[in-house]
Amino acid sequence: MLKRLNHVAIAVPDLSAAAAIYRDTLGAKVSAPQSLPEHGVTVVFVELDNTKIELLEPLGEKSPIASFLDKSPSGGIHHVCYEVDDIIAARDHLKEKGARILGDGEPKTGAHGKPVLFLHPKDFNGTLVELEQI
Ligand SMILES: CC[C@@H](C(=O)O)C(=O)SCCNC(=O)CCNC(=O)[C@H](O)C(C)(C)COP(=O)(O)OP(=O)(O)OC[C@H]1O[C@@H](n2cnc3c(N)ncnc32)[C@H](O)[C@@H]1OP(=O)(O)O
Ligand SMILES: [Co+2]
Repeated sequence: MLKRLNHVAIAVPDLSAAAAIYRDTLGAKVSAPQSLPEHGVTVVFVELDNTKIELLEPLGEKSPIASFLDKSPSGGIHHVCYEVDDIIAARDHLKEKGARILGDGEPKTGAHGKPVLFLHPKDFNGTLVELEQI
């Protein structure tokens, strides 16, 4: 079911400062910011040879990453995103296995314009898992 690692996401309190670290200190290629109100975040992608780093900061009052940053004010690894061929088949398989799909269980459109779903961290060794259909 799982294909490639699409991205590792790092929640940050200040997106432009974090982007500058990756661009200027680490010498990486960093995309322009994308505001995604339906996800409650603004993101940039750090392009690596074999995957991407997604830097995200809260957007709006109800950002799902606000409490994460309350607990870790300097930021931290927030989620991993795996690619799947068929996100509905993956979802139904996971539900059969008793995993919890977050939100209303229906895929949303992610930062790459593809369907994404999130799985509860408590079911996956304390790690928030995102699935993205390729
Ligand atoms: C840019 C678009 C898209 C993309 O295309 O890439 C994105 O990546 S959007 C990213 C932001 N969106 C989301 O994260 C949506 C899914 N997340 C959620 O629904 C919530 O964050 C959550 C996972 C349900 C947690 O909500 P929260 O309000 O923080 O609930 P709790 O504080 O009660 O946490 C419950 C429990 O889970 C632990 N937790 C919370 N966040 C994480 C995390 N990122 N990684 C691991 N564990 C996490 C939290 O510590 C609590 O554990 P206990 O304290 O032990 O109960
Ligand atoms: Co993501």
